Amino acid sequence: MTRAEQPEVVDPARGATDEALAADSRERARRALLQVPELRRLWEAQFTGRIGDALALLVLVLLSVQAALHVPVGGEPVFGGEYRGVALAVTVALAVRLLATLLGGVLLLGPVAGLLAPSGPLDRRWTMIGTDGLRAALLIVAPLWIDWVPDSAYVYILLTIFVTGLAERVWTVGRDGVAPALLPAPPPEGAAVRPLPDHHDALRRLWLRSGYIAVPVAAAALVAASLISNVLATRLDWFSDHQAAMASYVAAGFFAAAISVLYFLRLPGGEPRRPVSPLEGLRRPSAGTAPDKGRTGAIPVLVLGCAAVAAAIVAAVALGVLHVAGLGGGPVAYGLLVLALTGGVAGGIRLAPAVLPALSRRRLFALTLALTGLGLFGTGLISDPATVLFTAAATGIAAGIAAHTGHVLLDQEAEEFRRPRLTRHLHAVVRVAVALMAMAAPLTAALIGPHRVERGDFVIDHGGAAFTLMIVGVLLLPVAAVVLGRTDDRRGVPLRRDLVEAVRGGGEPDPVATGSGFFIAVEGGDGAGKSTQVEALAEWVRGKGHEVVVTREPGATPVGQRLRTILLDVASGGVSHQAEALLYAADRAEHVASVIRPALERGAIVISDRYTDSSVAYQGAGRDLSATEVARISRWATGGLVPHLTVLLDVSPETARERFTEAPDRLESEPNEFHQRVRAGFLALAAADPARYLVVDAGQDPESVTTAARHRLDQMLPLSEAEIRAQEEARKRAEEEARRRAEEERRRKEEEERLERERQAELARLRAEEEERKRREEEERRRAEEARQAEEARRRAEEARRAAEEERRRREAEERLRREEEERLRREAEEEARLRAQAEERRREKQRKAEEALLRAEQARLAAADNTDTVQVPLPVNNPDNEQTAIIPRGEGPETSEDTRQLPQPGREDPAAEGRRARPQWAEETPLDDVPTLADELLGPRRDADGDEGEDGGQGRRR
Ligand SMILES: Nc1ncnc2c1ncn2[C@@H]1O[C@H](COP(=O)(O)OP(=O)(O)OP(=O)(O)O)[C@@H](O)[C@H]1O
Ligand SMILES: Cc1cn([C@H]2C[C@H](O)[C@@H](COP(=O)(O)O)O2)c(=O)[nH]c1=O
Repeated sequence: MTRAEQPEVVDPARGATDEALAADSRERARRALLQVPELRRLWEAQFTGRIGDALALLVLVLLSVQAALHVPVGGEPVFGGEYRGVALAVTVALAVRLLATLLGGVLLLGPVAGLLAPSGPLDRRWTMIGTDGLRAALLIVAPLWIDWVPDSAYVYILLTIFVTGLAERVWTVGRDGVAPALLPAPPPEGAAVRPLPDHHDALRRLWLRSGYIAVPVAAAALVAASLISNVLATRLDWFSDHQAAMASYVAAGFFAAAISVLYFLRLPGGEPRRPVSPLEGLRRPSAGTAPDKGRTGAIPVLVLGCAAVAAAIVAAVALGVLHVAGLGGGPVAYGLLVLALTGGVAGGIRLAPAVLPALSRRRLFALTLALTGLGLFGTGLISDPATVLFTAAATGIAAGIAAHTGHVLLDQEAEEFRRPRLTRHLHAVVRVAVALMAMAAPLTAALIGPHRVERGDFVIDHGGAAFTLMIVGVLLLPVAAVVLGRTDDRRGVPLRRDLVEAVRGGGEPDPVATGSGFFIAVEGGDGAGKSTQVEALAEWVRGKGHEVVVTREPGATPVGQRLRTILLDVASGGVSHQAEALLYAADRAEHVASVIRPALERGAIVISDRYTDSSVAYQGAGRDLSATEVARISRWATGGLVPHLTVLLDVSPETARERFTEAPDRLESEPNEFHQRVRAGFLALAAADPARYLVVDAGQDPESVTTAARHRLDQMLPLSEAEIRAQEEARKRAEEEARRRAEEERRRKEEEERLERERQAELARLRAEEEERKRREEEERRRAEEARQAEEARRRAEEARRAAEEERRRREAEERLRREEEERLRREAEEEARLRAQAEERRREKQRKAEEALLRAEQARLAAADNTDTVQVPLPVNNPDNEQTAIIPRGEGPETSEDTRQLPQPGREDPAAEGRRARPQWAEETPLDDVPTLADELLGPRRDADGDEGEDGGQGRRR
């Protein structure tokens, strides 16, 4: 009976939350998580998105090949086209995806996680929806680049690969931010009587598993979409030119489906866990000062084997598109090849526990590694597509078994508390190996290129991908050899014999009813501390209120006592190995029939010091008997009764021997090598069925060993009557406490609400008062403003009135001044006219007098001339109309001169004439202007108001 077939230890009294509590295996813990509705929805969104992401990558690789084959007008295709160019194009496409993953997963992890933290600016749900939407949009557009920008389509495809890779990382950070808050709530304080399972570990495994399963599902979707596309291509040419388009739209559809799930997801708040880099744990964890090599020193080799098998499968997937093209296939064949490889791996992982259970797990690991290598070699070598697919599927299954077995063996190498770190280390190493191989494989194919090898009838006409597959396959063989050589736990036993026996004798024992009891076997070498632990555990289980039956082999029954004496007596040295095995089986048959089964049927907890595994380890591994045969005898003797849990105390025979307090019995006296084989035999059994075993380092102090066993049993043991009662009471107490707290909380809330209402009322009153105060202030402000405006208006009116009055006065004054000025001017004009008349009068008078004087002078001259020769001078005509002065004829004598005798110039004679008044503007120019006016004569030279003389210096009016 396997662990899965054993009766579930479920208490119907427990609620949904306690389902997880009852989970005694990882599988149950995972299932328990999926019963949380919101977590299930998140998982559905993640799984759907993962399928979309895997399908997108397959499609984008196909599109990059299509774009790389495009020959631009007058140019060269990307990387020169041909086989090598296409292989390089695939290499770069995969490298871009890895770069995006590396950037998003390592470098941007902190900043992105900060943005998506509850206190960050980005909403986690909407970010996840956004990244899904972005990817869907990119995939809808991706097949069209080849139409829109044929010459640069390859670059756009690379960009699409990069952005979708980054989006996937951001999505994962968002998911890791929200998921922890969705984990089942712990039961009310005091309601649990057992430790809680590690939900975080179960969650991590859930994501991991859905990631693995998504790839074959995506490959199947690629096959289906490509088939539909082929059908459509018979009607629509576009689909024959765009063979990957339909799959691209299907991938977009997966993202749309993920969005539809996410949209309805209700996410609680809560701080996310620290974001973990995918490369965290790359360095091997240390145990003390040195790196941890594990219980048997096998950790480095096991990690190497696991990483190698994962990298080999990834290499095959990365080469798939090239290999399929070399075989003449298209997207359908590519999808089928990826499906065969990755679906095979998923199937292998599932099958692994049931595969050859009688075979040493270490040998199985090495064997499946070698089979994977051979399978890859065959996949590369064979040219028939159908056979290639079949070989690839078988290779995948072998790889899956190897991967699962490697993980189980690694788990066994470390104590439970060290396993998380070891698992992180393994995953980091696998990621690095996978990343490197994803690029290295197509690059190698590009470097090798297509070749044709002919040896007579034997012809190999393959592309570089086929040769690379063969190389990868061959490289796995030495890895398998190293794993077997360094970790074999069946040294001295031919592998072939082991294998034949495992094939013949394998198979699960028939399930057997065990009543409601629980069966624990404590196994280990002599001196490992079994009796000590059996007692400690019995006491602890009894303390829980169970009926405990402590028993042992050989010798738990009267018949058994006699058999024990025979078996352990050093005097029985000559007994044959077969007889020895049968005697132990006889003891066991009696033991089961008369002690164990009745106790289990009563519902007791049976703890047996040794059981069937001792026979398989001592008589099988230790002696030269077939372990399968020994197991078969035991199965027959016990009627197939298998313990619910076997606690294997693992310690080196040397350490155990130091603990012997009595003279060694017949078997204890066997040499060290015998005990080494026994130890390896025990470990091999544990590796074959890890769920049913707890391997504890028995080199620790006894209390630590008991604690490790108790921890595991705590999750598996059924509840005793007392525990059920205690739990019921604890549950009631917790409920009572919860009710009391709820009541307190309700009262507190009510009080808070009342206080809040009062506070709100007070606030409302204060607000109203404040508003009233503001309103009044506003009113006052408004009134003051109105008064101010009225005052302003009045002031302005007053000013206007005053200004008008002043204006009026100014105008009146101006008018008066104007009138006075006119009056003054008029008077001045009159005065001037009068003065002018007077001056004219005086001038005439003067002229007349001058003429009279001249006349008199003439007369005098004539009178004198009468006395001498007088020259007759014509008398000037005194013509008042003629202002021209009469010319005096030129005389003779001393006065004789060329010059006309000048009349005395009135101005010259009178310096006052210098300041002759300027002719007023209004005065007309007259011939008398050059004659000093009477005013000039009378008033003297005119001066300006400021005392200056006129510009002409008062020289007359003419200018
Ligand atoms: N973890 C331990 N560390 C050191 N000493 C231990 C430990 N467990 C038990 N011992 C001691 O080792 C001796 C052997 O222990 P025990 O009888 O429990 O071993 P055992 O596996 O039942 O041996 P055997 O197979 O011979 O019956 C005892 O003296 C015990 O006190
Ligand atoms: C059940 C069983 C036991 N043995 C060996 C292992 C031990 O050397 C002795 C039992 O001694 P212990 O002090 O009780 O541990 O018997 C074995 O060889 N095969 C078995 O099936």
